[in-house]
Amino acid sequence: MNICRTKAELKRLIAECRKDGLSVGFVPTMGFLHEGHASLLRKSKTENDVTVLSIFVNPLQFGPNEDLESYPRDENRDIALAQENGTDIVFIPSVHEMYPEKPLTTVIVNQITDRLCGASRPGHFDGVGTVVSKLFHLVQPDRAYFGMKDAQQVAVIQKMADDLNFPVKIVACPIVREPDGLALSSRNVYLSADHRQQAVVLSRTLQEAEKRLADPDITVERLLALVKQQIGKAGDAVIDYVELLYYPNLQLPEASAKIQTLRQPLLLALAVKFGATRLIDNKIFDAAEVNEYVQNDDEIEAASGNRNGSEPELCR
Ligand SMILES: Nc1ncnc2c1ncn2[C@@H]1O[C@H](COP(=O)(O)OP(=O)(O)OP(=O)(O)O)[C@@H](O)[C@H]1O
Ligand SMILES: CC(C)(CO)[C@@H](O)C(=O)[O-]
Ligand code: BAL
Repeated sequence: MNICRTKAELKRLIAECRKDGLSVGFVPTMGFLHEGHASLLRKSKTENDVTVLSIFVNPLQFGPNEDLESYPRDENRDIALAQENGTDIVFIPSVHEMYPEKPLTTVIVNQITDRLCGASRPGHFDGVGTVVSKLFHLVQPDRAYFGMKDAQQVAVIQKMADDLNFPVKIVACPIVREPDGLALSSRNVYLSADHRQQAVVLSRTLQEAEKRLADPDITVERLLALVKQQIGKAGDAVIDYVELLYYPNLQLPEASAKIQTLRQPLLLALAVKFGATRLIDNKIFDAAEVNEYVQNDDEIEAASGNRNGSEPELCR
């Protein structure tokens, strides 16, 4: 496994891969790796000759009062996990290497960033779009792997790639969870033992919400009220947002609409704070459609004309 810290070294390694006609899969992360990241690396390894991992805590996507300084870091452990999961190249740049000067260019994806984390974390997706653009230019991946835990991020990156003609296939991968359902996240490490237990309410509530959809009369506003009520039962949970939106365009359905009458897929997304720790989780409703992406890959690719302008590929 090659570990590189400079753009020049990364470019040299990528040029070698290209010269040899090797396909490149890319997994961008902020490090403090866990099994969710490992699942992306393994997926890339099955689909590409070479897998590149980046580890970079990107200051541009953090707000002034967010956890940039305290964001968990453990480079040695990350390198070991990368190696165990078949990574070929790890790119670990410094902030100065990525931003030698204050950038005057920002990649802004409008509209689908108006809600959810885009609203709660102003400027966050400008930072994500900008750094992912830079990384795509450096790595020139054939495929790039993102987790559906950050469902809005997947939609934003897919739209950016379509709008700016990045020649990359965006592969959206399923959320990896702890045995009790909590979505893996680097930030889980911040949770006290008590909050860790309470945080199970997120995945449980999403599961219960899915069951509620069996009721043909349940409306958007009723479902959201039930979800908020359920989360509120966890003593210290403070809701940032609970929203049901069309996916991936992230538009709002009518609050009074019966959910069974709505076009799908729909995204039920949550952001909840336990003390200072903000966690996100979500569920896509319309498993049938999600499975179709997986099972009829060739048909969908053919039908959507190499997928440009369409949904990200959703993988198992
Ligand atoms: N539980 C998970 N299952 C699948 N993918 C995940 C999971 N957690 C993170 N990822 C994906 O890994 C990539 C890198 O994410 P990141 O490094 O921010 O990790 P994270 O655990 O989401 O951290 P944070 O606590 O900051 O949200 C993203 O595409 C993200 O969606
Ligand atoms: C995609 C990403 C690595 C960009 O910094 C980050 O937003 C993340 O880890 O999801
Ligand atoms: N996975 C999202 C990165 C962030 O919270 O900034």
